[in-house]
Amino acid sequence: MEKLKCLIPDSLKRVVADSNPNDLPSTSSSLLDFLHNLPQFQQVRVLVVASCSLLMIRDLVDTQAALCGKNKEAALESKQKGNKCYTSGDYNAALAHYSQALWVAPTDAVDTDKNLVASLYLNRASLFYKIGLLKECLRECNRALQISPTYAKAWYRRGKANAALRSYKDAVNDLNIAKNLELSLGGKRQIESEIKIIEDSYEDTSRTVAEHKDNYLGNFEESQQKKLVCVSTPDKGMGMISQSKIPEATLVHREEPYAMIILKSCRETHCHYCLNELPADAIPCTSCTIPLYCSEHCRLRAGGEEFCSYQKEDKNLGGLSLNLEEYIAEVTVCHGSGADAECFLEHKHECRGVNWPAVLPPDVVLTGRVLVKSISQKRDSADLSLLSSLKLSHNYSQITAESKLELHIFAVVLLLCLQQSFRLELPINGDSLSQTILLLCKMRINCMAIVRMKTVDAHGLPNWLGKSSSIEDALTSSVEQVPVAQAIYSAGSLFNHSCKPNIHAYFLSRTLVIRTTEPVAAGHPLELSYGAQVGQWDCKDRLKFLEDKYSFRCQCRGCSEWNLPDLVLNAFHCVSLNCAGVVLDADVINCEMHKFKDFAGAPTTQNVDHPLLGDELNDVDILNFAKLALERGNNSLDFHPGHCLSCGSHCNLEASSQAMNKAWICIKKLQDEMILKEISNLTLSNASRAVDVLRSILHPYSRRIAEAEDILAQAFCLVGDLQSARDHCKASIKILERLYGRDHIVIAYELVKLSTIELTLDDHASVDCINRLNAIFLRYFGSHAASIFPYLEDLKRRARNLV
Ligand SMILES: C[S@@+](CC[C@H](N)C(=O)[O-])C[C@H]1O[C@@H](n2cnc3c(N)ncnc32)[C@H](O)[C@@H]1O
Repeated sequence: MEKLKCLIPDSLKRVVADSNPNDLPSTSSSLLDFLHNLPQFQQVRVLVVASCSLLMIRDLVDTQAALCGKNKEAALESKQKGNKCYTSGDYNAALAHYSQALWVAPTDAVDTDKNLVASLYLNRASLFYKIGLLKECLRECNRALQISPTYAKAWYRRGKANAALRSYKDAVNDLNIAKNLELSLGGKRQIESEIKIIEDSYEDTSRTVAEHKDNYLGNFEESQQKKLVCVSTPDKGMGMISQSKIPEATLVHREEPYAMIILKSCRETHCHYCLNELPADAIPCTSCTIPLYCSEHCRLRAGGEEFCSYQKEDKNLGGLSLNLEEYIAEVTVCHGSGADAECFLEHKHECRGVNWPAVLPPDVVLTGRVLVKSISQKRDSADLSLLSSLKLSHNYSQITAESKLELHIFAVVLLLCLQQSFRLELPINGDSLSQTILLLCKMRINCMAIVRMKTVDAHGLPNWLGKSSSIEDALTSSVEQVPVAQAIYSAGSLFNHSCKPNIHAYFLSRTLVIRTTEPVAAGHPLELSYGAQVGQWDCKDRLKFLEDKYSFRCQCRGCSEWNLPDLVLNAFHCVSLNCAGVVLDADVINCEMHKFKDFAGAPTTQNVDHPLLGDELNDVDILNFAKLALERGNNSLDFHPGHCLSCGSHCNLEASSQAMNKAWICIKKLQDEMILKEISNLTLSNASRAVDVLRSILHPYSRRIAEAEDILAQAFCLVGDLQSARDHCKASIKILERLYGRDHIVIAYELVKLSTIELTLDDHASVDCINRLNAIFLRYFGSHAASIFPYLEDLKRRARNLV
């Protein structure tokens, strides 16, 4: 990208920098004309730097080079390595090699007498059988048989797996087919004796032939009850409101993405369609080496091909009973299809071994998906606008000159890639480029990050090699939301942001689900958090985050009215003995003064969200003192940096900041040792003293103290001092409750840690703790709580045992 930018003359750069949405047809066609006149461009050899590598458009779209295509030699090499590891008992490495081989193996390749892909599935099946993963083994046999229905070894392995799974009837059927296909007399006899043992000794208990688990759709028994409408708002553009009064915890919206793309960091760990974590028997795309899927179902829905090669008249299967023939047809049929006519096959147009979908940034590839989908939908409609089905806003006029140039270049590159690798029926001219530039721009501000709960993976899913997560992990891992994909939702992307949201969005695989977190009056806006919340950062940090990431200045109630967390989160302690007043630095004061001037957001006791907890500090007093200080005059010392808002005492902020930074170094050192799992007593006691120092310098509701307490809690867990861990965890929660409110989801995540510690200590307080966190989870996730966070059920079971 940088090289290409350098080739563009300054005059053209200036035109692009000054452009607005109306000029785009002309600026983009000027860029196109310039590129057409570049000798490199005429040969379709435009230099593009993406992902730090120098590539040419030709390389991006060349199906002959097929940089992301299949490669039989590489597959055979990996297969051999896998066999070696298998023989030496290194099953982990063997699985990695077999999976790598499958990833690159051409689907139509023939390896002497057996299809290479089928044999690789069988190798993985044997490996899974060996390590006791019988269901995975069965699935792999089915895959091998769908490709090669006369594969005797696959029927044999399937029979063994079914016998181990106590599906004896199926096992006998499988082994009978294997016997029929087996060429050697000795082999036939051996299988016959195995069949006899099963027939004589066992009774059938289960059946697994047609197993297909639709594991991407969540549990949707709950019906969506409330009607929402999109309206125009005075300060935030379009936004969603409710037509009627809605109680808290109500499911108000659910939606499949218009288009979605997995993040680069998750390409090898999560299914490219449903976004669930990949199982040990993950399967690749049939035509390229980019996506991996958890099942055939997902592969087909994303645009992959089915293998179904069973023909009834297959000669090798002659002489079988009618029952067995039906059985073969049943086993080898593809159960995965679910791709109906309306389903857009989002990967299909990218899937020819070309590497632009892997190399270009995900938001550019996502824009390609949106374009192709819109064009395929437009074929049946008379609407001339390219993106009639997506009503999204953009912020082209507000973005930097640099970003404008980047969008121009990416638009040209994307259309060229689509045209050359997919034969897109779209002329590349000023009009199409201008729409693509705006679409890219819309993607950047309207995309939602699909997140998954990290601990779902740590605690909720079985670990395929049998390693269970340790108690240490359970005690110390935070419940984190990990972004896995970017998606655009036609209605979901219209919800505006609030730093004090009244709805909560989460994802079941790729489905967006939205639920109210407080009662909402009819006609009131429904707003979610784009990542910044009151209690998490103070107002200036939230404004900066939203401006940097989404290029808008937040107008929400959290940023226009005074609230307690914004005053105390980064505040210092008053120097006077027994005064619990708030001391602010210049940045916070400036931001709070702005609220007052711009929005008349003077503090009122109504702004105190959290009821008094009856301890030493009074939230209403803090706000009232701030209000009084403000009213006594903007220029008085009362509302000046370093002066206590309650008693006016002066604090040397510079000295306090230095002392705070020094204390924080000890906490950081502890964190470093925690990562290495080598915590020395000295570091731990220094960090404990550092927390005391922080308590003496910072306001008791300071977020820094909460963080330090949390780190200490984790460190004490790691060294096995659970009593101390519990005390620090409680101290951290106490502060967070004042910043977020007692029923916020952040508190539930902290209660997960506290209850795990309490359960380990056989402390009966854990029962109340778990009841509380269960209530919060139900409020935020309703009936989906257990599937989003399976560890919850584990905690509840352990609490029941304790009682
Ligand atoms: C995902 S869109 C939401 C729908 C948008 N309002 C529209 O008209 O299409 C995000 C954009 O909405 C506006 N917006 C959302 N929340 C806002 C807020 N709290 N304050 C100001 N503008 C906001 C900003 O322009 C932002 O770039």
